This record gives sequence, C-alpha cells and structure tokens, in this order.
Amino acid sequence: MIEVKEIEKRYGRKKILKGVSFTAEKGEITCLIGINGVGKTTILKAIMALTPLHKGQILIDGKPIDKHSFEKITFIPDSLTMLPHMTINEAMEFMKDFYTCWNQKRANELLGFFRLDPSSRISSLSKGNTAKVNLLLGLALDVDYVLMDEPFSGIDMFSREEIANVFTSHLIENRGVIITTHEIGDIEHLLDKVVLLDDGLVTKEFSAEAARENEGKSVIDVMREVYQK
Ligand SMILES: Nc1ncnc2c1ncn2[C@@H]1O[C@H](COP(=O)(O)OP(=O)(O)OP(=O)(O)O)[C@@H](O)[C@H]1O
Repeated sequence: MIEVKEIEKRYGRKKILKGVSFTAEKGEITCLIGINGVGKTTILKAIMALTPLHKGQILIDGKPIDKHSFEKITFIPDSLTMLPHMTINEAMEFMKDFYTCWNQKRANELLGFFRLDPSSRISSLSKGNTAKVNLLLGLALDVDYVLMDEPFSGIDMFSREEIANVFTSHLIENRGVIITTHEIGDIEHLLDKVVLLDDGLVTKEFSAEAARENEGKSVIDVMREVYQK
C-alpha cells in the first residue's frame, strides 16, 4: 500500500499541498482528480521522492521511500522522455540497460497490444502512439506500483480506448496504479478508488464501487456534489 500522510508542499510562498492524505492499495486503480494546477503531478513526484516536502510522510508497504524502492515503483510522466531519433527498439534497450526489473516478455506483449512497430522512430509517432510507447516503457517494468500522470490527455478517442483496455488486462493485474486526470469521462468504469483534490486538500476519498452500489451514484455524480457545492 502507498500511504500519503499529511503532506505539505510550497513553491516559493505559494502553498500547493496543505496536508494531503490518502492511500492507494495494490491491485487497485486509484485516481487523483482535480483541476489544472491543484498539485496532482506534485503528489506523484513527492511519492517518487523527486521533490522535497515541507511536512508529512509517504510510506510504501510501510516504509519510507529509499533507493531500493525504485525497483518496486515507477513513474510514467505525461510526456515521453526518450530522445526523438531513437527507435522504439532502442528506447526499450535503454530501459533494459537501466532497470534490472525490465521484463522484455511483457514489453513484447505490450507492443502487440498497442500494435506498435518497434522499428519506428519516436519522432515519427503520432501523439496517440507516443503516449502508448510512454506507457509501454513504464508497464514493462516488473514493479508493484505504477504512477501515471495524465495518461489519457490530448489523445484521440480510439487511442484512449486502446489505452483504457490495457487497464482491464492482465498487463496491469495485481499492481497498484495511481493515475491523475482532470477529466474522467470515459475512464470512470476503470477506477477502484477516487481521491478528489481541491485547494491543496483532499475533499473526498471514496470507493467508486461503493458509491455505485450503496448510493447509486457515478463518480461524476459525486464530483458534482463535491465541486458544485
Ligand atoms: N517547479 C515548480 N516551481 C514553481 N511552481 C511550480 C513548480 N512545479 C509546479 N508548480 C506550481 O504548482 C502548482 C501545482 O502544479 P502541478 O503540476 O502539481 O499541478 P497539476 O494538478 O498536476 O496540474 P495539471 O493538471 O495542469 O497537470 C501549479 O500552480 C504549478 O504552477
């Protein structure tokens, strides 16, 4: 489990996170939702220890993150960080050299799943295929937790659907996933837990299934109640 406990973060004099707490379980998809600039990416970076916090604590399976944690958790940023002249194959080689937890079998499965040609150059890919390569490079790591920043942002409906399908496949099974978004639209059905953020705080943390079953509410219904108060 990832436990985010009362974290606070300032950039200069601007307080971005004012005591954010939530948990994300292994085997579940947890979605951080909030408007642009609310601090979603900052939270993911904090979980990866990529940005220092002013207060609070983050635990992964009960322990603070250290250098060994990076074999357990990965962060897929909202844009691909590989060099444009590289082919997909070369990008995979790069990852393989860098991470002992690289799983080539899963990478090959993902190539097939997304119908990507490994000899394609990164610079020649469409936005949708670039997003798929970005996900492939993260999901091919044998890690327990995957953090994804806006995996559905700025891509067409068909690519969104293909990416959504990966979330319900065995390629994600048993991992803990945290994704961020500012519009849930067609991914609502994928989510186990939702964490709504507003003004530096968690305004609501709830199980999507419990909201559906106990209150007959969709995630969007709950968001309307919370944000349109
Ligand atoms: N390195 C930085 N220095 C100063 N301010 C920053 C820095 N990084 C982020 N911010 C500010 O912190 C706030 C939160 O940024 P963050 O990227 O975490 O938000 P977000 O919810 O992920 O937004 P988006 O949905 O647009 O990606 C924003 O106001 C942003 O301008």
